[in-house]
Amino acid sequence: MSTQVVEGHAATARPTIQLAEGVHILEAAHTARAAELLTPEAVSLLAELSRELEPERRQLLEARKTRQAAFDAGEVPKYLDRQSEAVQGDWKVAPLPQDLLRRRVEITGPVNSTKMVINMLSRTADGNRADCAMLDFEDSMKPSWTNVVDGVHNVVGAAEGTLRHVEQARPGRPEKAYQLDPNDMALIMVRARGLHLDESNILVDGTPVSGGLLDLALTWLHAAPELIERNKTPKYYIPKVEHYLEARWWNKAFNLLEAKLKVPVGTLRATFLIETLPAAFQIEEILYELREHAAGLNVGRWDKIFSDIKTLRFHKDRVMADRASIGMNRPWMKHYAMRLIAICHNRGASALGGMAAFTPGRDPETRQAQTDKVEADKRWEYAMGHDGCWVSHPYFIGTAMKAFPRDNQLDVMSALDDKYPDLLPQGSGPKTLIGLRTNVRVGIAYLEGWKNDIGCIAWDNLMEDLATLEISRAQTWQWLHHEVTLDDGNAVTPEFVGSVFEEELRRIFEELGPDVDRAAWTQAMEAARDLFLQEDFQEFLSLASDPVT
Ligand SMILES: CC(=O)SCCNC(=O)CCNC(=O)[C@H](O)C(C)(C)COP(=O)(O)OP(=O)(O)OC[C@H]1O[C@@H](n2cnc3c(N)ncnc32)[C@H](O)[C@@H]1OP(=O)(O)O
Ligand SMILES: O=CC(=O)O
Ligand SMILES: [Mg+2]
Repeated sequence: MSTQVVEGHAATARPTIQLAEGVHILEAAHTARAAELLTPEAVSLLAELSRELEPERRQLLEARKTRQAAFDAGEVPKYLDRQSEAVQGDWKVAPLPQDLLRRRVEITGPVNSTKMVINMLSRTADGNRADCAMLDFEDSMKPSWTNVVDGVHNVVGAAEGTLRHVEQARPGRPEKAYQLDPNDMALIMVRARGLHLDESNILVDGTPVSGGLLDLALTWLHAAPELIERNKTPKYYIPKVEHYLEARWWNKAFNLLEAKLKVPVGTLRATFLIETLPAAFQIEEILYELREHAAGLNVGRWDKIFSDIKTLRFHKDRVMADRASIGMNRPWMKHYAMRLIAICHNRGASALGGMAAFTPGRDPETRQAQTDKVEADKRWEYAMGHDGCWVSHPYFIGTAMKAFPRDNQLDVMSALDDKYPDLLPQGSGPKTLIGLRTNVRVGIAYLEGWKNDIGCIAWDNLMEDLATLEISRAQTWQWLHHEVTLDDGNAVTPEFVGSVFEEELRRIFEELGPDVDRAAWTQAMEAARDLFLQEDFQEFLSLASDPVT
């Protein structure tokens, strides 16, 4: 054992264990389950990826800061060179393999939950099954080490078809056993963590490895050979890119992974989320960088709304209206979806729709109302030309399937007259006390889950995850910064927001009844209030040290 000073965490030297020359793991993270994954081959791949790619990752993250400083000073994101090879060249992505030609419905969920992974991959009681399951290390999962390690094990068990789980009996519900049917499973897709996240439990030459590279490396080594053996494409999702040079960086990582297993370039196929405002201006450039590995692009609407607010947070003329009022029908959102579809289909890639973030609710009336909303959303996506869509809950698979009657719509070109439409968010729309209350309630409830290691919750009949929480946080910050007066006349000041936090906590106590753990919810409220009232805007919640513990 040795001690290691982690760059950027220099104040605390923490005991580590050496895994290989220059590669250390924090002692507390060296659990038996982690050790099973950190084989000599895996450690050597992590070291190789890190040494090859980490300096450039740091530069790319610095470049984000430089661009943000320009946006803060009044610039706005713009389209790039309209004469570049990416835009004018006659190129296509590598032909899509057979098992990427039908992705009508993709269900998503946190990869660390064995039960949910099995449910995502399996047929529902009413006989529906998604085409694909996106096993998520990003928006729906808190990236604690335990969750990451459990997540990798679940991907391996899913690839092998051996994953099992027993849920203990609890009041009103008997014990329930879960297992996969290897002959009837959705296709596996893995969403790795974004470029911004370190995995600070593993250090290469004293620096934390990239969380995304760790997710890729471990799932690739431990699960991809099994998939390749069964003639299945190893499929990944990559979130939150902001620039085509970041796509180039991920593409280099894919090449290194393929070289490690000595498989041809293009064995791994990735779908990138276009879910930041800067990336929406570079869709074609991003796809061009990925053309050997691209499966498609996805309209990640929730992080996109977060990024719209965050990127232009200082722009007084673009202060965003209530989050509930920002749908795909707002001009800049519709343009971004249509542009993505047009580019993908022109270049031979799939164009995936996004998440209708509803949960089914508990009573029949709510279930019908929620189903109607999902159906309307999915029909809209199909009409726009999307090849498939996301659902957050198995209950909606059948509804979404019906909205996507064809295997794909790769032959459909979107009806976009102008190749360079206006993609800048507009500030018009309601700014209401109900909107502020929604943001505050989401903050409290989400942090209550977060402190219990949960990254996705059902709340007020909506699915709330890291992306939607960030919208609520960024919107509150923006309204505070610009001293917005709400439509009902209330001025958004720290004191006013603080009082809304207190009121909403009281309301939550009433709603949850006498058994509610008041201390835990009060702690969550305080953490959320402190987070929402921070003066300096923090780039991502997930970059902060845990705000609760
Ligand atoms: C912005 C974005 O990035 S979107 C993508 C990221 N977000 C997501 O992936 C959201 C995933 N969804 C979820 O996590 C869940 O649906 C939640 C947390 C919102 C709600 O979960 P619950 O409160 O457990 O819902 P509910 O009680 O209705 O679940 C009923 C059953 O469906 C299962 N279930 C619910 N959602 C999912 C899911 N997404 N995948 C698999 N199973 C699911 C539950 O595990 C439960 O199973 P069981 O009957 O065997 O016990
Ligand atoms: O990741 C998806 C999103 O909408 O954010
Ligand atoms: Mg997202």
